[in-house]
Amino acid sequence: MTTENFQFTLKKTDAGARLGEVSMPRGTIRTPAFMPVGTVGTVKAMYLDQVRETGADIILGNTYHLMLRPTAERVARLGGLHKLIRWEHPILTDSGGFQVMSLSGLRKLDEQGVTFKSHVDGSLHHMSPERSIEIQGLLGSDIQMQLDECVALPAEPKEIERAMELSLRWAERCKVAFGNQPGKAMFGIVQGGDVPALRVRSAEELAKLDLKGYAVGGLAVGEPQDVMLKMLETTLPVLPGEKPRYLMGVGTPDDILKSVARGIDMFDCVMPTRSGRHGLAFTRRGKVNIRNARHAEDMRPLDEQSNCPATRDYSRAYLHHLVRANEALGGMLLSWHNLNYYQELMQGIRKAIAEGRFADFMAETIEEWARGDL
Ligand SMILES: Nc1nc2c(CCNCC3CCCC3)c3[nH]c(NCCc4ccccc4)nc3cc2c(=O)[nH]1
Repeated sequence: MTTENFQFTLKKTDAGARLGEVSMPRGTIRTPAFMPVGTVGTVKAMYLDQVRETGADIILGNTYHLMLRPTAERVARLGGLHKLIRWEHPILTDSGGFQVMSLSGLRKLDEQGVTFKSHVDGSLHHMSPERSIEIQGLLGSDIQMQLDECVALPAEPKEIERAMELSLRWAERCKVAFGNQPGKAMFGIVQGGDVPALRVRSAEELAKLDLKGYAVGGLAVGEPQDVMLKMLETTLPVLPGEKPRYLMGVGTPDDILKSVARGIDMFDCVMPTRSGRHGLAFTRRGKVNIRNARHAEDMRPLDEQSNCPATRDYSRAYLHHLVRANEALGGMLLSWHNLNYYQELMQGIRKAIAEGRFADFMAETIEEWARGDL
């Protein structure tokens, strides 16, 4: 069902886990949702028809890369990102700040925004909160993220506080710049590092802005899993329950299960595609490093029970050979398999919540991983 507005419906809760739907003009996102990362206008090594077939309702675009090449203005002239990459379902774009910190030679960060050198051609760029929202608008993004400052952990509490307060001021400027775009949304991003009091203040102030959704940022940046989960337990109760919550950059299947249990609705991570390209397969029995010699003559597929061709039809011996030979098809098949595995996990999570048995599903799934590969 398409709607002219952005609408989140909470359908069921099971302990802390939530089953929901985000309805937008371009389609509906079933939550809890995993959002594959499309970096430079493509989910690497995949056709977007395959990405859709695995069950993805939404993908991520990469503001930082696209603003440098082919530039947001060119994407707009070409009809927007959806038309250019042939993906007519929702697209979420990050604001680019995180990618600047991690990818480019950051030159300056001040009240106005970030100044950085392009890792493509060394040209100088300045990105303010307003420019980030303008770029995401030119791309045609359906869910746009505020510009924020994410601090790597461990960090001094004073530094974490400074970045959190800056991000709050940038959230207000992004809200003004975004204006009123029916059918689209701008999400705020909670910061505050591993300091509970700062997390609470960030979430409280963002909640006052009455945004359409809230991301939890500043995590999966080097902290142990238990610290990440503790920050979720601190932050989520302060956010409005009727709005979607998006945990940025997370994560492994184990991270996802434990974060769903605490009330997260949306996830994104490069893990399934990046590790697939490096020969790592996620399975119901844990991770399989297909480069390992033990697979060299194993004619079994990764999982004959799957409905995904990459998982059901290709032998481990062939995948082993392709990855060892560094053949493109190896990364293609493992990316396809891993994305399908992640979507099967999300489907299992949604079904378990619907049936009121999420706690059992989580325990059984984690236990099966621990049993190790067949
Ligand atoms: N704006 C913003 N973005 C963050 C991101 C990027 C999320 N993916 C964006 C996509 C859009 C385009 C590219 C990515 C994060 N990613 C991670 N961890 C990734 C950890 C990881 C690293 C490598 C492999 C696997 C996991 N923490 C994040 C925190 C923030 C944050 O506070 N603010």
